[in-house]
Amino acid sequence: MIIAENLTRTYDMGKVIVHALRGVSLTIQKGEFIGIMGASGSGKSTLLHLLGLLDKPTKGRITLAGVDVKTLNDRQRTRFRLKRLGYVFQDYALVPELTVEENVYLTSMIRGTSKEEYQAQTYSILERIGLSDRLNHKHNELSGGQQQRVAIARAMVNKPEILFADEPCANLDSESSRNVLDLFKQINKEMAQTIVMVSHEDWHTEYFDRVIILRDGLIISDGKKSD
Ligand SMILES: Nc1ncnc2c1ncn2[C@@H]1O[C@H](COP(=O)(O)OP(=O)(O)OP(=O)(O)O)[C@@H](O)[C@H]1O
Repeated sequence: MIIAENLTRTYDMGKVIVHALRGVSLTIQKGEFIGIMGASGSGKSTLLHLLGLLDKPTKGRITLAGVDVKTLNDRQRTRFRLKRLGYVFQDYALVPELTVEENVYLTSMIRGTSKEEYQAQTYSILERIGLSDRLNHKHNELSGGQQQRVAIARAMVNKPEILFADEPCANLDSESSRNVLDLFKQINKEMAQTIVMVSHEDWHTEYFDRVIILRDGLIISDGKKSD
């Protein structure tokens, strides 16, 4: 599903050049639940942003679902992101003026799905994640964990081929984190959803099929948990 070959990402800061990634190669299969871990500054978010087409590598090649993404122009890249990828961020990024239902179908509307279809998908995904009784609530009427579950529903509504999550539990207490991670695991198992998640909490590894550890912009460990 994902092939990354020798990815580098440098930031030219004038006097210094920051080497955020120094040559990262990996392959991720369909249906894997991957944790990207490592110390602060090791390059986790940079790698997630490159794989999720939110940023471009300085060098290297990324192939997503058989498509060499270098061949996409800007319009095609945007379309690929909207139609085929999903994202969950640590700050939930819900639109405060909108209800739960509206937040979930917002991305479908932007993607150009028909009204009937996005409404049906919204109900079915909110039912699946246990928030169908919160359709008309605004974000300030929900707990942090509930807000993150709404953000997951929004990312999942169009059945993305790959779901990217950047520290989705960073602002949650451990009980809410568990609820959110349980939901990711459920989606991964029941829908064979490929998930790539950045995390810095060791206990999250129990949820991942495979853990990739970065240090100073390089992979220092990549293995199944039993390895
Ligand atoms: N836009 C940027 N401009 C300059 N340097 C950057 C930029 N983004 C990231 N970096 C640098 O690249 C390196 C990797 O950053 P990155 O955010 O990927 O690390 P991380 O492992 O996700 O860290 P954290 O766990 O703290 O979020 C760091 O040294 C960081 O300072």
